[in-house]
Amino acid sequence: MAQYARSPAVAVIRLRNPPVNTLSFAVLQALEDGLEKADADPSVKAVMICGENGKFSAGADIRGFSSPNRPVKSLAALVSLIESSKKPVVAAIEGIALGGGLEVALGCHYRVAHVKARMGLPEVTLGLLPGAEGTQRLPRLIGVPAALDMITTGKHIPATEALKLGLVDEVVEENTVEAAIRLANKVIGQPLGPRRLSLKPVPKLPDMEAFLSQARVRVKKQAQGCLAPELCFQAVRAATQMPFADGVRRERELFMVLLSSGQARALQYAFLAERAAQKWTTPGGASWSSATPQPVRSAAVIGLGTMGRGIVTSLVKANIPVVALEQDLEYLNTGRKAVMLLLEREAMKMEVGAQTLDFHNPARLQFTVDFDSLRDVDLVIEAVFENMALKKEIFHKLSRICKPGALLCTNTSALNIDEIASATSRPQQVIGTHFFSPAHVMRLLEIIYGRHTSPTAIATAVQLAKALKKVGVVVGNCFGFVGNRMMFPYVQQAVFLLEEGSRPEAVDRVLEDFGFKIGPFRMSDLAGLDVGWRSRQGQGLTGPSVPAGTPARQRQGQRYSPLPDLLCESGRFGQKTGKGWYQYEKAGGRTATPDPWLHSLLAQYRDTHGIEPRFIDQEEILERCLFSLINEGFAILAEGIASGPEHLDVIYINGYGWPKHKGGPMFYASTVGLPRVLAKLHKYSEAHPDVPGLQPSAFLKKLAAVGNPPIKEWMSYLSQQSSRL
Ligand SMILES: CC/C=C\CC(=O)SCCNC(=O)CCNC(=O)[C@H](O)C(C)(C)COP(=O)(O)OP(=O)(O)OC[C@H]1O[C@@H](n2cnc3c(N)ncnc32)[C@H](O)[C@@H]1OP(=O)(O)O
Repeated sequence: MAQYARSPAVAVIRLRNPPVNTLSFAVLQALEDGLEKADADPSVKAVMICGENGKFSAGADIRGFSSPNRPVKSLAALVSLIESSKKPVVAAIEGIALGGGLEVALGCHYRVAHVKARMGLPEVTLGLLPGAEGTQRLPRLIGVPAALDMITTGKHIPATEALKLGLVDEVVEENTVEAAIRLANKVIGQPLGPRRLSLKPVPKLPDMEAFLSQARVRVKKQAQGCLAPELCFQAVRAATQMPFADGVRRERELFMVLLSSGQARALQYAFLAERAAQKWTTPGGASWSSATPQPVRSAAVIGLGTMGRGIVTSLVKANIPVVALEQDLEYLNTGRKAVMLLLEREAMKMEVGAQTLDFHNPARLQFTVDFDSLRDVDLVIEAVFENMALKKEIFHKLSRICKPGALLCTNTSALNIDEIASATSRPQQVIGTHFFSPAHVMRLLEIIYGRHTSPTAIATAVQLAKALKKVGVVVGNCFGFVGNRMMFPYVQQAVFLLEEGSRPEAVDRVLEDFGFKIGPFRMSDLAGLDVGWRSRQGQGLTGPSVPAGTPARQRQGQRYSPLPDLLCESGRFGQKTGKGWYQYEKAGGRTATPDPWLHSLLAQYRDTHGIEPRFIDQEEILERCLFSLINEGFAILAEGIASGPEHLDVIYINGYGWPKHKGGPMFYASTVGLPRVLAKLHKYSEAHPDVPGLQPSAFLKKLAAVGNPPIKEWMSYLSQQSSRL
């Protein structure tokens, strides 16, 4: 709602809709009522609009866009109503003014912001455009280049930048509401015409056409298959070509195109899924609502390889003092140099000096080979390479050395958390933290609880993720956890497709056209083929421990492809060796080129194994890779490894390059329709009966049988007994 009060001659309208003052119907109605009341009262000479609880407004309610009663038109009408007021209206912006919230402020005649406030038009990130006339007013206020940048990227800008751009009139460090009332009193009686943005011309550029055509190329490139940035561009261009009223009509048309697009639904789902994934629960009854995190005032990282370096960098950036430990001085010095380089680069990117991050201060970042230095830290992250014996040895040591209550985290992508915890006397404090490479860049943190992990330990790891500005997703303990477990059948299908007649570049192209940043073969080359090879050797799937007489393309009665092993046996480990599924310009090179050597290996391989190559179309490539991944997702949900499909989707968007505008694999399955996914899996599993990943999971079958319910209802069809944990 909006609350109306008086500060002698100034009417104060306060937007109130916790937690972020979204612009519901009720809020808009109350705002309109407040404006009318102020207009009708002769003793009121000016109006001030602010938000409750130190926040102006986060804009329209994202949950309301799918409702047939969405308040889109009324918001635009209200912004016009504010602008046409005969009494000056001042916005007092505290905290945030985003989306429709900023559009309301643009309707006001003056804007005062608190120095810590942030402003933005993030609609593009939700697959929309600022449809309450924001694409027409903002360019008139701050010029086309700055407006286009804000509208097509959706970035939030700080108040100081807003002041430089002319988006706000004043920035204050003290009470914003009082400052806005002061300004309102000061401007009483001044002409309002020049303050009405709809009446202003769009500032001219020396060559607007040239600017716009270059900007369009840039926007298209950044969009990566997303429709909204292009339509945002078109709406701003309309502002440069048409009078205000025509521009508004064009904005409305473009908004309606976006609103009805599947991309907008997917992006809005992705926003809400990220919030839903913060609300973790475990099958044992632990939950975000009852668990309290411990403070993390200091941390240690063990192992300064690629992962450890990124993790140290993340902790320093989050202002958490770190002790970085290596096994000997040689490794320590190499690690130290690499970490310092990363931190220097990060300081430059953040446009802060090394002093601000303070990483030369040993009280903030200390390098050591002495385990005793870990005695007092609140949290340890072990990041040595994936070797169970080594990890257990380290955890045994930590259990003896670390103070009681210290959280003991292992950075692993697949190893059993319970087995690692068994090496300690405090398994309740052991938890998996699966960082993604590069750890200081990637947003995802998979948080894996074991059988004995305490709710406090889970809550502390979730809190740590927040402090590191990462998205922490809590999952159960199984081989590969959620992300990698779903990835196995996907990569397996990709390799089987090569056996049957396809090529790496053809498979990658289909998945990149779908929207993945890189396809499965380029991804394997980047990650290093030797990682999986070592893991398969450890599992006895390849190498000398495979019993004599085992068929080359079968393991335990299931189809197996030795192709990746053959590449590794030829020393082709991917980018690092300059050869893998592709060839590269040099070892460590990044430009993948199709490799005739590999094509002839595939031809020979098919001859040797009597495989008749066939043409495989794009549909089959896409469906076999994606539906097997999705199928595993249903098995994961049924086992209680993750508490909802949103968790899986957040993992895939933030850790595996899944295109956000397709909402994540489980959301995508819901848009394809579960009966269709099921029918396709049936078809492919009949053709490949020895591939368990293609056999539809029981949960998928159940959901299809009960009539393809909406994604938010899926978990209600899962009986408690089916949970494995
Ligand atoms: C004609 C069209 C006109 C207008 C179009 C629009 O206005 S579209 C909406 C544009 N606004 C946004 O995109 C803002 C989205 N919100 C955020 O970026 C962040 O939530 C915010 C406001 C910066 C706060 O971040 P913080 O990390 O502090 O909290 P959190 O994200 O967890 O949010 C707290 C709860 O608020 C809910 N929420 C936030 N914004 C909205 C919104 N616009 N609509 C609905 N709900 C919103 C969020 O889901 C959290 O709720 P919870 O129940 O805890 O999940």
